[in-house]
Amino acid sequence: MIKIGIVGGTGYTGVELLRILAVHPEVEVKCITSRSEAGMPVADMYPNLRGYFDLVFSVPDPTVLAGCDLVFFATPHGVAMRMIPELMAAGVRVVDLSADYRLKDLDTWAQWYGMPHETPDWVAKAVYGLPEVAREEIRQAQLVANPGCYPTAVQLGFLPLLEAGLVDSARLIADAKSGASGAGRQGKIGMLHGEVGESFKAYGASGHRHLPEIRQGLSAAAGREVGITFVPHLVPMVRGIEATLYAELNDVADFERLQSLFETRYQDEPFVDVMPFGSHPETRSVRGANQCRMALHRQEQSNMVIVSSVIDNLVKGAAGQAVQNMNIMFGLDEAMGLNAPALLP
Ligand SMILES: NC(=O)C1=CN([C@@H]2O[C@H](COP(=O)(O)OP(=O)(O)OC[C@H]3O[C@@H](n4cnc5c(N)ncnc54)[C@H](OP(=O)(O)O)[C@@H]3O)[C@@H](O)[C@H]2O)C=CC1
Ligand SMILES: CC(=O)N[C@@H](CCC(=O)OP(=O)(O)O)C(=O)O
Repeated sequence: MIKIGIVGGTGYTGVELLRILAVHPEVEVKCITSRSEAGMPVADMYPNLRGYFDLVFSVPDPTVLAGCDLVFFATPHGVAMRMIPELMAAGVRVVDLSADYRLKDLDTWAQWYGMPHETPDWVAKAVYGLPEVAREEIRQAQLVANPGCYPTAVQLGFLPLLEAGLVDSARLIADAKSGASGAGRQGKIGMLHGEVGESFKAYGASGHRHLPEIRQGLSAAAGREVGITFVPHLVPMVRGIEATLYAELNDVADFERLQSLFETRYQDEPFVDVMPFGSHPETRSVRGANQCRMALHRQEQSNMVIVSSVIDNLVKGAAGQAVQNMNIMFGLDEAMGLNAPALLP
């Protein structure tokens, strides 16, 4: 059994990790941390886990974490990087759900996250954990930077177009919408039901911290620096991201082969579903599931490709993808513990 530690167990992604690992046959969760709820049984806080775990939240203890085979960080930005040197030295493998190791450029990271990076060496060694792009590197990695939620939906939707060089990579547009769980569990006035319900707004239109992450991944796929406009929106639902992506085809004749291009690109991917041309993927079709569903569209008299890509931000956008990465790192079946279909309705 793989011994697991989770730092940040009371947050939305921490409890989602527990929900997935509860039925994973190859792991044993040894410790789960919370500074504010230390001493509380996990099942008292999360009754959906009654009968699955006999664990109590504890304060993060580097010695206990160093005894694990793999530690998930489900903490705010800036926490993992302070514990990484000790865990790496102890030979522990880590999947970090925060953004501490996602950006390779240290100045860009400092600019968006408002602090200098404390472990630049490990930034260079960390592997960006999008399995559909970096499966072989993930297998070998000691430290995996789990992608952000919006970056997962946006990158998967654009990748086939950029890898094949079929679109104008200087003028991509990603119009993305997220449910409120994307903002985490801490109380914030803007996330109250009374503020989010019956309303719909854009935010971060002049710049969001996921922009450099998306740009980094898509530029690697395109083989050149891409230009992208990314605008996130907050919608009155709990889980889910829908990203509507726009790109201009260089040659309109290529429309004929786009569907087969996407189907071929993702044919061996267990967690990407290319739906029939013209479909409209819904967030509820991936709720609770480690899936990205996408579909292509063309409007009359237009050379714009439209891709609609949906994920559950807490699953393929966070905890599910983190477990997928763990499975790859330990040579397990990549889909182990991740096969449950979405909850519908
Ligand atoms: N929500 C989402 O959809 C997604 C989130 N992410 C990222 O995953 C990470 C976790 O997100 P989420 O679960 O939403 O966050 P939450 O705010 O819901 O939870 C954060 C957790 O971290 C713990 N924590 C906070 N500060 C510290 C600290 N200094 N040291 C140790 N533990 C700490 C908290 O417990 P306590 O304070 O009691 O210790 C809590 O358990 C974030 O970096 C987020 O950006 C990534 C993709 C999607
Ligand atoms: C709705 C909402 O507020 N979403 C969050 C999503 C960010 C997130 O989850 O953060 P990382 O993926 O970078 O860790 C936001 O826009 O800040």
